[in-house]
Amino acid sequence: MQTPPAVEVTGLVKRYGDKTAVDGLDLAISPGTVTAVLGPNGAGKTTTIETCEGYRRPDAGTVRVLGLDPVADAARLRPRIGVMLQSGGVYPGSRAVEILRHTAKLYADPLDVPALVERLGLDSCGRTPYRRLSGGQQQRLALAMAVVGRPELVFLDEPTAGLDPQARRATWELVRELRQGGVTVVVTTHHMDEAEQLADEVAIVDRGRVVATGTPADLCRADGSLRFDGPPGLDLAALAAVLPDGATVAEAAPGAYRVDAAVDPRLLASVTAWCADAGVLPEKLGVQRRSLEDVFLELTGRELRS
Ligand SMILES: Nc1ncnc2c1ncn2[C@@H]1O[C@H](COP(=O)(O)OP(=O)(O)OP(=O)(O)O)[C@@H](O)[C@H]1O
Repeated sequence: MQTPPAVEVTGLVKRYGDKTAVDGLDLAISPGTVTAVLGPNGAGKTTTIETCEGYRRPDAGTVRVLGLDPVADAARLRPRIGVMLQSGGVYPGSRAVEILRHTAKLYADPLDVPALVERLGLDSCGRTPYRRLSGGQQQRLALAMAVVGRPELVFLDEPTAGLDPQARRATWELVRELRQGGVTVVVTTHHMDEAEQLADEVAIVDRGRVVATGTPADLCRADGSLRFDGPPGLDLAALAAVLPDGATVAEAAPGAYRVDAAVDPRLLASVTAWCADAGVLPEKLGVQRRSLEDVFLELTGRELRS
């Protein structure tokens, strides 16, 4: 029997007045995976996540988190999930470590607070009031608050926005450890490298809908190109004839060849076999994969960071 999804969003619609922020969004997240919800500003990522967290009610559609309704079953769900909001939710005068200790007390079996504080580089500012923390420190505190209760499922909304590279890596490391511990992690981001580094699954969101899902490798593998250099004027029709349907061959510049197709080992073998028969040594032979940025651009016609 298939494991039920940790998060299941079906036909979610959420409007703010006239503005439709989420427009029939479907998403299923498997337990124990890291899923990146990737999309440009305003795509509807935060609204979707906040609906999953029970902070917003759907206008249409259904949301189930660990099999529960995030609004109706909030009391049962809250102890099982960790939430990192994009901002706020903290009294500005409270000291960082006190906030974390207080949060830890809400859970039955919290992590060791001093260890977590050290881990996230917050030891130097533990006694600093929240409002005096830097943006990066506030981010790290929010992350600590999300994980301190040993949740089964964590929602991280842009966890590395504004962090320096070192803090970014520490965050990624923590996410990897959560995953190793069997925690389901849902992370929104508009950083491709974050999705590529962290995610088992990526859901690309644009204009309030999921427009593609898959592993980063799958999303990028679907198409690509194979390039090589050889003598100018090769018989491209003859080469195309030995390639799978849909493959196109071009001489981009004299002696510079490009095969656009689903790149797999068989394609590579076909091209090199043809070259061998033609007595051609394909120099600088290489495969170029699409990046998630290319995938996004093709799907939506827009840059990811527009
Ligand atoms: N409280 C609100 N009132 C009115 N409009 C809102 C509200 N919150 C979000 N929106 C609008 O809904 C759309 C989706 O916003 P949302 O924050 O969910 O997107 P996002 O993908 O998380 O973007 P970002 O990456 O900038 O956080 C945007 O057009 C935004 O301006």
